[in-house]
Amino acid sequence: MKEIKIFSPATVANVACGFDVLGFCLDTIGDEMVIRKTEKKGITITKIEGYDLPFEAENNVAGVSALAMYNDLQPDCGFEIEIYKHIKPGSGIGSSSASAVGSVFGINELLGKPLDKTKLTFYAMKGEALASKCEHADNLAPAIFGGFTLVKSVNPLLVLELPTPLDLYATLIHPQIEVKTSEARAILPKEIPLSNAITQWANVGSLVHALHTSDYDLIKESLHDVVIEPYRKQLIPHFDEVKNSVLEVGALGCAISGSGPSIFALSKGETTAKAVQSAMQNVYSKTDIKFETYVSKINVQGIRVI
Ligand SMILES: Nc1ncnc2c1ncn2[C@@H]1O[C@H](COP(=O)(O)OP(=O)(O)O)[C@@H](O)[C@H]1O
Ligand SMILES: N[C@@H](CCOP(=O)(O)O)C(=O)O
Repeated sequence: MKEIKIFSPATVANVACGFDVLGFCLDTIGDEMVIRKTEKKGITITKIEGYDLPFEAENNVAGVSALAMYNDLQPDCGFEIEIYKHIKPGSGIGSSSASAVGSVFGINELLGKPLDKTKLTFYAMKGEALASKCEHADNLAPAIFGGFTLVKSVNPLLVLELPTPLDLYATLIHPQIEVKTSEARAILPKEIPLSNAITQWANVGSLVHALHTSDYDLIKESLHDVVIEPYRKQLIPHFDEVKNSVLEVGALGCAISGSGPSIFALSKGETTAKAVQSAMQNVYSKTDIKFETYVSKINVQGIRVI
């Protein structure tokens, strides 16, 4: 095989209480990428459509993760990368992650799959670090493994795959403003009160248990973030209004998606997820801010060849 086309999905990191450790994978929202073997050695980005992003491999997350893997594996060929970007950079649904994951997944397929999913996540982290100025894998892991994931540690990298309750749907609103992950990280406090830490780790533990037992009531009890949301919600216009209105129509929970500005809600069943979508639209349609909304099943497959 000389060439491969892939769908690299958008993802929701943090999932309210799990800053930098929890994430899940979205269906239908994502980038497309073509990866091609070349005789000429090295990594070259030959096409980027959708958004204005750097072509130099060392300045593009797709190039950085590909180079990290390429330099270690030293194959006797090179690779060209085409990026068809549908996920707006700085959207909070893993735009940089989709690119970082897409290049290493594609190259791995073309080389006959020498690397496992954890190793692919490891190399993708090198690219993600370019965008967010730190190595976190909470978008990368669900993009590669699919479903819900928990990153137990990044060094050594240990990813745990969590089960996805069958009737769980995500609804998202993406206000068309850019929040850079690096900037949304810079405003966070370096230390947190012990009482907040206790609440937060109790919520992470109970959310993981709720996913294992498909306990929707417990998912609802667990989807709270007392550590990060109070700081970051200032960057997202009408966050509290959106949250209150979606909870009123039956969402299990609602929080900032990744570093924002996207906001996500989880619901039991598609009907509620669609009512949540209308509630989100109602809030933002009263403002001047352009926005997009999505309803998505949880994508249990993750990145795939198309
Ligand atoms: N292939 C790429 N895809 C998305 N962003 C990229 C890419 N390469 C470099 N970047 C840079 O990464 C930043 C966006 O990443 P980030 O702030 O983490 O957004 P997101 O939350 O959507 O992942 C932007 O500054 C963008 O220019
Ligand atoms: N845990 C990270 C996740 C960033 O996600 P993104 O989709 O905004 O890149 C953080 O919250 O900083």
